[in-house]
Amino acid sequence: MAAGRYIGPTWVCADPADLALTSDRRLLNRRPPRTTAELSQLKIDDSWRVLRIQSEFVSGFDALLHVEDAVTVFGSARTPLGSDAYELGVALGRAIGAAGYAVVTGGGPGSMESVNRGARQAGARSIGLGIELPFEQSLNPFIDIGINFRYFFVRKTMFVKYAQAFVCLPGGFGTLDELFEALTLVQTHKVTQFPIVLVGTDFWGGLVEWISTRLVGEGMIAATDVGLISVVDTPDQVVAVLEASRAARADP
Ligand SMILES: CC(C)=CCNc1ncnc2c1ncn2[C@@H]1O[C@H](COP(=O)(O)O)[C@@H](O)[C@H]1O
Repeated sequence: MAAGRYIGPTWVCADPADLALTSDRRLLNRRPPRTTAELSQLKIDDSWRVLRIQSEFVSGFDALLHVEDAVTVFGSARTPLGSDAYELGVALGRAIGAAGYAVVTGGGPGSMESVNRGARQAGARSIGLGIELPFEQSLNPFIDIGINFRYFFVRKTMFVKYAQAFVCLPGGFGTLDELFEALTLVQTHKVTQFPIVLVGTDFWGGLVEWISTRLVGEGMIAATDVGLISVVDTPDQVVAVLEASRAARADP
């Protein structure tokens, strides 16, 4: 990060021996207390944990306060530099940035980095919301506002709160998790006027087909829910979906 702002748990990088014990893992890997002393200690630890979670929300809200129109892009952390998929991410970040949006990613390597790189090339605000992981990793170098979160759920709130749309490049579990979180929020009207765009008909086609046949066929979702997803192939097509949604928001 050249001239950006960076906030986050600095101690993560301070002691490599601590890296395996991420905050999420400390929160979720519960071992029932066996003694009274352990129980007392757990009460204290969990109380402080609540305050750390609160402070992470406050830091995130403060850092992103001035972000207006923004689009969050998800995608694989493993996309190799120079691959077609990486170049697609660069072109996508550039196109979204050129259309006047700030671009938000998970701040990591692969497709996240490619999209931040493209946003930077377009002169758009390039934002990375990273996550503390059990191996050393820093935010990619194409970020103007960078936050490294301790807790996945706090970071997820920021992805949605500050974006007007989600775009998914091909990816693995992380990308699917983010996609289905967004779909559930839109389906349950927690967020409205919120396009969800999948880039790559070849990659996503099988999943969308399964959703349309199996989930609709078995009554797990309504047929209209399939319409929450747009599947496209090019950055221009992504921008067209974003612009249609922006126009609908301006003239509801
Ligand atoms: C090489 C490697 C595994 C690095 C992991 N480093 C990461 N840094 C930041 N966000 C991440 C990382 N891994 C997964 N994510 C989150 O999950 C998504 C990618 O996960 P996946 O590679 O599709 O499943 C991203 O959109 C991001 O929000």
